[in-house]
Amino acid sequence: MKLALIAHDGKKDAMIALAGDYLPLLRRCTLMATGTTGTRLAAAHGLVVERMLSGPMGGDLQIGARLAAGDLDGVIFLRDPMTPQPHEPDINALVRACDVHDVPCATNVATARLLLARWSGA
Ligand SMILES: O=C(CO)COP(=O)(O)O
Repeated sequence: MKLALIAHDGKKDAMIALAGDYLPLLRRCTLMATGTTGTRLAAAHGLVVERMLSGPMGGDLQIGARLAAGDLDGVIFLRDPMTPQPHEPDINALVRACDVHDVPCATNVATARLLLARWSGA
């Protein structure tokens, strides 16, 4: 299974905690992430992550392109709804690509837990 993990700054600690709860699954997956999220996941959990550019530099678009090419089975994208982002169009493009291609996309922790539990076989 190929997953993308992305978190805005206000949600990065939540992403690290979430990943920590699903390490057996995540270690079996092929992972990609935006730059800083990927660095944090590798440092915190030793996960092997293909790191794209940071979100504001185009990382969401890189992941969207991979998704559109059929290279992703799911996206965990912990957006920060309380903080305006300079690359809002890129964020919307990635979420739209998930809808266009019918790829599961969790944008909050509660939904992410449902998907990760399902993919873990629970
Ligand atoms: O901005 C992001 C997603 O839109 C995340 O980028 P980073 O993981 O580089 O912080």
